[in-house]
Amino acid sequence: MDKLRFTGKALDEGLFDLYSRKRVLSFILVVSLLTFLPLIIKNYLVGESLLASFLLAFELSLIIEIYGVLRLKHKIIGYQSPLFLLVICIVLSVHIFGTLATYWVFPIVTAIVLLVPKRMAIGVNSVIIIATTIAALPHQPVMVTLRFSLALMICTAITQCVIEAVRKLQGNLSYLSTRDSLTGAFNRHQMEISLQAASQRTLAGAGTCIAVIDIDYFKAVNDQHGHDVGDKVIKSVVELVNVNSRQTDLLFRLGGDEFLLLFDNTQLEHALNITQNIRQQVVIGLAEKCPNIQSVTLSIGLAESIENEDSEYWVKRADTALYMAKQAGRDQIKVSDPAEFYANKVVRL
Ligand SMILES: Nc1nc2c(ncn2[C@@H]2O[C@H](COP(=O)(O)OP(=O)(O)OP(=O)(O)O)[C@@H](O)[C@H]2O)c(=O)[nH]1
Repeated sequence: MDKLRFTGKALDEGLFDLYSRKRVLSFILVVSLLTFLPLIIKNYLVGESLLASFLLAFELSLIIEIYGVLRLKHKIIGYQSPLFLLVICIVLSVHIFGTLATYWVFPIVTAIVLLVPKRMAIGVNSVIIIATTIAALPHQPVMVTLRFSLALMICTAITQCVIEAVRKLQGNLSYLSTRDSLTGAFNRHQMEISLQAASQRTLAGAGTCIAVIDIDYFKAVNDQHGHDVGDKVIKSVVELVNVNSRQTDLLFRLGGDEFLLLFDNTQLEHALNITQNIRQQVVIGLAEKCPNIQSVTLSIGLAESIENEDSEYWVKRADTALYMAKQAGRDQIKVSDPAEFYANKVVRL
């Protein structure tokens, strides 16, 4: 039932999430300019024009990529190109300058662990360690080179361990801050973010629907069987809705025994079919999971998004449809009629 990937953030994107990325990339740009520009000039001056050219190519590719991500909001060449050029630069530096250049390898492997996805970081750092070891060998005694390689391996291993722990913590915090603790469904805060994003997509012409789901006579379940059994019913409903919905459908707990299911990029008719199936499957599943409880049913209000509608009113329309389903005797789905909703709203105003 885990649909974490739909929160919009992949866990293995390097240490820095979307919120801090802007700051981190700006910092990297400034540091790289301050570090690499003098190195480029120096290498041209001392006649190492091949190394200077690679350093220049690295710096330019980094500037292009950071500009794309920060200004254009998309990748232009991807981070692989600057990374590839950086590897060539550092191996070439050690090949030319020997021991003196080996000091640069340490901050570079550390930065790669921090900034690049795990598998890529391990692969690239392995290449750097092997290649710089080979390049350093002709410049210094074998024992010194072996110590250099060992120190590099320890440095990357420690950084990798620390970063693993931080990523795990980051994942746990992200889970806790987006989920309802009882059911694991997404919380209201996450719902507001997702609904706003869905409203934006409606503007772009994609159909999106929401279903507000409420357990019928849930108070009676609590009163007759106790709060713990009530909790079990709520958790089972979430499990069953998740199992019977698509991977792209997101379930949020509005509070108590009420939930909201978001059908992204789905026309009303299709959403209605899915909702009907969910309603039937939840009743069947609950009878199996909680056999001591008299048949538990669901009432559902379904609403398709309309252009330029505030998401608050979109939810209100689904809520009103739910209210109509309750009024009509429960255990059924009602679909929101926007014209009727806004006509009544105007009358009330
Ligand atoms: N076990 C349990 N009960 C809860 C939780 N949150 C809210 N409730 C109870 O859920 C019940 C919700 O009842 P209502 O939705 O008002 O009414 P209902 O009995 O479901 O009747 P209708 O919705 O009109 O069909 C209340 O008795 C709340 O105390 C929870 O986390 N666990």
